[in-house]
Amino acid sequence: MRYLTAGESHGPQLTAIVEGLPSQLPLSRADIDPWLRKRQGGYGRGRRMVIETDEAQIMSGVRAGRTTGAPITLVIENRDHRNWTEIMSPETGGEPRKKALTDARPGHADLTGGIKYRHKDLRDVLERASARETAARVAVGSIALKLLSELGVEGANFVASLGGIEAQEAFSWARVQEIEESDLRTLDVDAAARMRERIDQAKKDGDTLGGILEVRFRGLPVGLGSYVHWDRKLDGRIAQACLSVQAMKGVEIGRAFENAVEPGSRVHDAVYYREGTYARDTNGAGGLEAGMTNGEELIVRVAMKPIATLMTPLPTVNVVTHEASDAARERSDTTAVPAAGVILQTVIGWVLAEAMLEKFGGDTLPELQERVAAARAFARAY
Ligand SMILES: Cc1cc2nc3c(=O)[nH]c(=O)nc-3n(C[C@H](O)[C@H](O)[C@H](O)COP(=O)(O)O)c2cc1C
Ligand SMILES: C=C(O[C@@H]1CC(C(=O)O)=C[C@@H](OP(=O)(O)O)[C@H]1O)C(=O)O
Repeated sequence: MRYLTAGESHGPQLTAIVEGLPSQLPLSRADIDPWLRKRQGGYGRGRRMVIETDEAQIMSGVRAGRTTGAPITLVIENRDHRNWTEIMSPETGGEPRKKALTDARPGHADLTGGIKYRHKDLRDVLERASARETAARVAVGSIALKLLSELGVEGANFVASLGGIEAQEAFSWARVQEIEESDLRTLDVDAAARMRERIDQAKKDGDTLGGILEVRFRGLPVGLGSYVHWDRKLDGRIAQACLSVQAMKGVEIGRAFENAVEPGSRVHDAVYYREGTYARDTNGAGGLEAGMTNGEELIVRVAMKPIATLMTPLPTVNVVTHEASDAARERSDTTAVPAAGVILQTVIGWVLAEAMLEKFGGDTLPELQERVAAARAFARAY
């Protein structure tokens, strides 16, 4: 499977082409749009999310509610584009353009991207560096999640901490709906209230906040990924997918950083054979051993840095005059931590779906389902 996305943050649309999915997968906009809506949510986002109502148009590869096996094209309109038509026009004229950005924002792509691609209007950098692009990735990843659900795999994501406030309430699969209903994607109502206050304060101060997200998947068959080559190790591939999301700076499989200070006897998961299957009572490995799924729940934690654009700006340099200045202030999110969990679940879902197809092949969903069921039976009896 592979996909490409294209589109600028304030251009007319985002486009994605997805290739390699099996045919006969039931698929409609109802499988994609709820993920786009979730990605737009969360306390602390800026006014852009009021302008956009993201929806994916399926332009190819699906007919009568099922994938045909042909490439799938998805289009998501940028409603804000109507306010940017001249600024974003591909035609010449109107230079220098309105909304040119020359005061590089520390922490964003501006300065390094400008040097690399030789732009002096840093808008040419930020338009594609922007996390607007994640709308396309979430649409693509939601198709992967649909495929996984047809194979008995289920995922969830939640905010583990935001702005230094930790959610204490333990995650529970039975309470996923409550996470969906929380504007901070957490089960801890008390922590959510304190997070809201901290976001309000950060906004007043012209500051921004980061946090830690947790993504889980259950129902994964044993043996996705492989130990035989560096680029087939699933832990590495999951980490790459997570770190490729804007502002994600650290990945942890299971409780990796806590495990690092414990002796092995308290970290590794003893194995038993009970009721006709292999079993572990603990999951310190977070579902991965030697780059392969081991059949336990996959647990991935990801650190997101605070948003780079500060309304109380940091010192920077104007890239045209080389004079000291304040970093540019663009309309911006105070935090996007809750949205990030949604993005991470979909990008990890893509990696898992890809690993499923690698192991089990299959041009059609029924073939894939038969093979996954056979592999599950084999792993139990092995
Ligand atoms: C959902 C989401 C929303 C974001 N919103 C903003 C924003 O409003 N302003 C901003 O400066 N950065 C925002 N970012 C982060 C930047 O896109 C990111 O920091 C920048 O592209 C530089 O890349 P890096 O942080 O991965 O190094 C957002 C990231 C995500 C995931
Ligand atoms: C547009 C989205 O996020 C944007 C990501 C972003 C950035 O710099 O990454 C900057 C902001 O863009 P704008 O200045 O247009 O408000 C966010 O709103 C989105 O998530 O759909």
